[in-house]
Amino acid sequence: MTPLGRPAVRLLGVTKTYGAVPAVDAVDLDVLDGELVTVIGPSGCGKSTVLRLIAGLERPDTGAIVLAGHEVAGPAGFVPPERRRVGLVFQDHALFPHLTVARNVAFGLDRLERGRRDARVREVLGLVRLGDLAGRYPHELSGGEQQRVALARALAPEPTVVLLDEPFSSLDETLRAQVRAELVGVLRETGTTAVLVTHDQTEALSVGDRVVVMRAGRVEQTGTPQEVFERPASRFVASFMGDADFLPAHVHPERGGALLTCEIGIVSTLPGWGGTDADVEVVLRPHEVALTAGADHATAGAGVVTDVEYHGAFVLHTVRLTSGRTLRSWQPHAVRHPVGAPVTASVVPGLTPTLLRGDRAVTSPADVAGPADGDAAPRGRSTLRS
Ligand SMILES: Nc1ncnc2c1ncn2[C@@H]1O[C@H](COP(=O)(O)OP(=O)(O)OP(=O)(O)O)[C@@H](O)[C@H]1O
Repeated sequence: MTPLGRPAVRLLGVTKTYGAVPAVDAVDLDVLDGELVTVIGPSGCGKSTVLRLIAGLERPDTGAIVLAGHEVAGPAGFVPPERRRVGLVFQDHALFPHLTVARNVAFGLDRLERGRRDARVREVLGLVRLGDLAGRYPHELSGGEQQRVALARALAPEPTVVLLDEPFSSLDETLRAQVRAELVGVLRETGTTAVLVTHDQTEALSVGDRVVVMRAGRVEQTGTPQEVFERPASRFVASFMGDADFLPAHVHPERGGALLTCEIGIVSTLPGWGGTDADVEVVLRPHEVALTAGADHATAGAGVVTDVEYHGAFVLHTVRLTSGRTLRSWQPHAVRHPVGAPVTASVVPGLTPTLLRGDRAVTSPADVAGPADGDAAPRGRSTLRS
């Protein structure tokens, strides 16, 4: 473990370019000791490259990487992967097929004398509850068991950090949830620092202490799961981290404050926005939109149901509003408005809305004072710090 307060992993302005386009572009990252950070973003955004850089499987073009206080890549030189104390767990398990479970786990422990090595193998196999299968070969194990062996092997040398690249994506849906719970349980139990790459939004939110959302080699936002879901920093994060619809909205000065309205009516008051008069957009997630049967086209929120998607416990309704814009709404199992039915949409009470100007979220009147930023606006240096 690293001394308290010091990050276990640190990336400082790291860039890695293949050909002309940076796969990782000026990324800063601090992963604190014992923290589990999830990294998510569209295919090709640089997630795996971040892991490969930390592991030492790639060299950064610029910037520095520090593990447990020691620079492993940067101006001071380059420490090869085998000397970095980094554990790796990949999607395909990457176990040695000709070695038993115990010998797979012992593989990285060749510097320990036999007695200590055997004891450590027993200890980590116990942690992943595979003590009874130590003599089996990988092909005699289920996919979930193989992934637990891969984690045991990664943990055995007591690494500074364990890097997991889409570790559950080769498992089927049911098994995935179970193996994920088991692996994350072991990481928590052992206080292991870990960085987990995933393309699954639910996984990123449910597993991470912090979530890093990447886009085109850069960090779009980093924060707690609640922050990236409930306070997205941009249009991209809002729509990538869950379903989101966007409606034009207006901030009105109100006596003693400000009121946010949109086509489906009043969204909320905006404490601290007193006297502001501005056009914005509001982000509405389907669980934030209520529906009532019937529509009067003279009132806010009138629309017609255009699609009903049954998901079991909840039913997703798509509604076309009078303006032609569409909005989605989760309704409980028992509520079903048929396609073609007139409905009135409104915002659920108590919402603290996310507002956008251009592609960036705005959080104060000062943010709406100037012209709206578009995608063309220069983005700041990427940062993964909270
Ligand atoms: N060895 C390589 N040579 C050339 N280009 C590469 C190499 N590795 C990655 N890239 C490119 O770098 C970019 C980032 O790749 P990376 O694998 O890090 O993305 P990712 O976010 O992990 O994607 P995915 O979710 O599809 O696995 C992509 O455009 C990819 O094509």
